[in-house]
Amino acid sequence: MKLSVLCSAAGVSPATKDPVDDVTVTGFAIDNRKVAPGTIFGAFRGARFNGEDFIPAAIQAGAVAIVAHPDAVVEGALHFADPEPRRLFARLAAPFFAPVPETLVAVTGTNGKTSTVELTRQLWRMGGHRAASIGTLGVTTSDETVSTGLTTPDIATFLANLAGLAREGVTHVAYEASSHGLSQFRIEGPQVAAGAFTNLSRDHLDYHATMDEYFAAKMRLFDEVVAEGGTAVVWADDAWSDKAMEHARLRGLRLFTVGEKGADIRLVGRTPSGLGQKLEIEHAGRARIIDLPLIGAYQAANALVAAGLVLATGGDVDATFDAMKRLVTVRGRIERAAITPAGAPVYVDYAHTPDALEAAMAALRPHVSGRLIVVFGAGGDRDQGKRPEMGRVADEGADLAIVTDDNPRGEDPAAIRAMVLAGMGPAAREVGDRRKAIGLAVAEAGAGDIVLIAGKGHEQGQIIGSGDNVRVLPFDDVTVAREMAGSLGR
Ligand SMILES: CC(=O)N[C@H]1[C@@H](OP(=O)(O)OP(=O)(O)OC[C@H]2O[C@@H](n3ccc(=O)[nH]c3=O)[C@H](O)[C@@H]2O)O[C@H](CO)[C@@H](O)[C@@H]1O[C@H](C)C(=O)N[C@@H](C)C(=O)N[C@H](CCC(=O)O)C(=O)O
Ligand SMILES: Nc1ncnc2c1ncn2[C@@H]1O[C@H](COP(=O)(O)OP(=O)(O)OP(=O)(O)O)[C@@H](O)[C@H]1O
Ligand SMILES: N[C@H](CCC[C@H](N)C(=O)O)C(=O)O
Ligand SMILES: [Mg+2]
Repeated sequence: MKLSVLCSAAGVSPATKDPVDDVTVTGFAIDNRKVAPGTIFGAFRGARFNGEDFIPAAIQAGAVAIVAHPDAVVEGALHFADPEPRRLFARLAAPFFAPVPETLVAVTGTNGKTSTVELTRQLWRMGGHRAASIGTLGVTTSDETVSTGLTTPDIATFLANLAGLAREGVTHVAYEASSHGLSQFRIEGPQVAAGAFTNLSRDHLDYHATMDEYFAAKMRLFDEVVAEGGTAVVWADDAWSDKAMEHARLRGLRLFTVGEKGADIRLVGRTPSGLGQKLEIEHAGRARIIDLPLIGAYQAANALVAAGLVLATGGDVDATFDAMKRLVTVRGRIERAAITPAGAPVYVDYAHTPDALEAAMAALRPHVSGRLIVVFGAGGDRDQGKRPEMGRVADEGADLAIVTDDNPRGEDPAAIRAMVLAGMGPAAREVGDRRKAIGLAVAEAGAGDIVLIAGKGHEQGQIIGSGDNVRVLPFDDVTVAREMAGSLGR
């Protein structure tokens, strides 16, 4: 694509007074090692590196233009300058990757993003659309899931994924907008029809200085990313919901609220049943009953927000609510992994924050007649303050809590466990080896008990070490739970 075409589509021009050769742009990269002749290179100041240091190498490799801070030194290529170069890069790259699927929605919040985008995808599919979701689980279509590594990959990968989905005929995409992704402008450019806010609670305070700053990062979704005239779907029952609605109102977005306090989908009642729950809701003045085949208040919340996104983007009301009874479990979210020889079900859940752990235990509690046994840990090189909080929540909510390792990364696993245990009473157990911890829980479980293995969900490995010394040891909670339950049965 010609640079002049890109520039006029994006409404930007390079910082040069000289006439510019109308070069052909062949691609976009934010890593100089991915630059090929004709690439536009985004040079960003990051946490570990200053991308500007790689400008000469990028030009050497054939970059025709550099998007960077006005102070950056660019010699031998055009300089697109902006104090927020990541934003400018997204704007410039978007027309290059067009067309993208016509209906895009994005979900933010501390917990529930992956679940909500995946449930939205399922509802769209049942509504007859070719739909996909992008997030922690990867890029998911009806045919397959392709992992990307990060929840919101870099902007060039994100836009390339969208363009690829459009080529496959996908028309509807729901994607996760993590606070990292939002604050690094990794997920924007195309028109986003609706955004959703699920909740806010403690996480990532290693990256964001305060909860207010963390919230502000998330609110870029309503402040800037959702298109003019788009819809904000807000879970209304969270402590931060009113503030989220305020952002949507200030921006002039159409507001669609969901929950017990919701005005558009009002949750009137919720009754757990054997393998799911009965939801009583009100929408547009009409009462409805939904038999949701997923357990727990948190899954009801995510499913209703997903329905809100589908309705906000033109979904048929009766068909959408009807489809909710055919939703299937999201991988690693209250996923039933095994039944122990004593008859106790073992669930795997991705809870890795205090609030999520509380929600996951609350989901299972109505189904427990004996003890709730919880195995969990906290990740290394991540927010340390959440560790004792997670310990406290598990101590209060579980009948037996076993603290184990969950991706120690560059930290000493014993030190991480000690920080978790600092929030717990003397009854807490500590078994560092995750396989042994799961084995202990499975062996302890009697009839009427339930085992919850929290923290890793769908993850396929235990991350040990960091930098050049990082190793990922294959580990899947679901598989290990089955092996442990099976070995006891023999
Ligand atoms: C803290 C964080 O989010 N870091 C991400 C971010 O790094 P950064 O911008 O600070 O980049 P940097 O590594 O300092 O490098 C600066 C620039 O130099 C470039 N570079 C660097 C080296 C080189 O040789 N050549 C080169 O061009 C880099 O591409 C980058 O543009 O951009 C990088 C490139 O896309 C990511 O790899 C990196 O993810 C790291 C690995 C990471 O662990 N991120 C996690 C925390 C994350 O983003 N998680 C969220 C989920 C959170 C949640 O909701 O729970 C996610 O969305 O996945
Ligand atoms: N609406 C919710 N309210 C409270 N807890 C939730 C909610 N949704 C999910 N959770 C908890 O959070 C865990 C992670 O859920 P999910 O993967 O959907 O969230 P996420 O926002 O994508 O997380 P991440 O930021 O790690 O990508 C679940 O396994 C569950 O324990
Ligand atoms: N997106 C989350 C995933 C955490 C998963 C948990 N298993 C851990 O490693 O802490 C993060 O990067 O903080
Ligand atoms: Mg996620």
